[in-house]
Amino acid sequence: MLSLRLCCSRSLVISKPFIGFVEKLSLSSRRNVSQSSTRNLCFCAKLPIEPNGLTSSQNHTPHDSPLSGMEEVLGSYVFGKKKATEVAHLVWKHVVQKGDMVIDATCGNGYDTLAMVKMVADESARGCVYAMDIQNDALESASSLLEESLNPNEKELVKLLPMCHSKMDKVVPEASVRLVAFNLGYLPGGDKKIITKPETTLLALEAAKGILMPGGLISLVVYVGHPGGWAESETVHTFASKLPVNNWVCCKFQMLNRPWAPILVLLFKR
Ligand SMILES: C[S@@+](CC[C@H](N)C(=O)[O-])C[C@H]1O[C@@H](n2cnc3c(N)ncnc32)[C@H](O)[C@@H]1O
Repeated sequence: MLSLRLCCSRSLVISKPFIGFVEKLSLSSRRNVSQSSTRNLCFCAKLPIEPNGLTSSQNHTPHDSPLSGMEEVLGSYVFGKKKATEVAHLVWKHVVQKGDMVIDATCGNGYDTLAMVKMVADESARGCVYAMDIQNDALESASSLLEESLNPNEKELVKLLPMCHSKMDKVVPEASVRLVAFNLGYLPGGDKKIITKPETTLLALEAAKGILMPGGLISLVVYVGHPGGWAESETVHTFASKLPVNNWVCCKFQMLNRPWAPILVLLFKR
C-alpha cells in the first residue's frame, strides 16, 4: 500500500421528470438538426414492464430519481458546454457526502482523486479515498499533485494503492462505498499501450457492485478513440444493461455523431 505520506436495466432507465427533460431535448435537437444539421442527438429509452404490469417509470415516483436536480448538468454534456469528466465530477458532488468512503478505480495523474478528497473531507477527519492504479508512474504523479494541493488533514484521507481495480473488494467491506469511479483508457502523458482492459474492467465492475452502498454510484468515463476502446465500451454497456431495474438506475450519455467523444455511464444503486 502506497500512502500519500510515503511518497437500468436497458439502454436508459429514467424517471418521469427526466423523460420530460429528454423529450424537450430531443425536440430541440430535432429543431437544431433541421435548422443547421450541426448536432445530431438521439436518445433511446426502453422502459421494461415490471412484474406488477407497470413500467419502471410508473413504479417510481419523480422524487426517487437519483438524477433529480441534475437536469442542467446533464444537458451541459449534451450541448457540448461541459466535458464528460466535468459532468462526472458534478454528478459525484450530487451523490457524495462528507465523511464518505469512495474509490478512484483508475487513479492516473490524480485529478479525480483530488476532486474526491475535496468532496469527502470535513472537520471530523472522517472520509476516505482509495485510489488505485497498476502503474507506479501514475501513482507517483498523483502523489505529487496531492502533495501540493491538499492540506495535511486532507492528505490523511487518501490511500494510493498499487493494485488492479478488479481486487477492490479485498480492500473495503461490502456495501460501504458511496462512489466507485472509473476513467478508462490510458494514462494521459504516459505509455499509451498500457490501457484498461475489458476483462479486468468487468471484474472490477462486479467487485464495485458488491461494495457499493444503497444510494451509491458507479461512474465511468469511457474513451473509445484508442484500440480496444469500443470493445471496453461494449463490455460496460452489457454489464449495465443486466443490472436489475428494481435496484439500479443505469444511463449512458453518448454523442452519436461525435463517435470519438468520451461516453459517460452512470449506474446508481437504489
Ligand atoms: C485515463 S487514466 C485515469 C486518469 C485519472 N483518473 C486522472 O484523473 O488523471 C487510466 C488509468 O487507469 C490505469 N489502469 C489501467 N488498468 C488498470 C487496472 N486494471 N487497475 C487499476 N488501474 C488501471 C492506467 O494505468 C491509467 O493510469
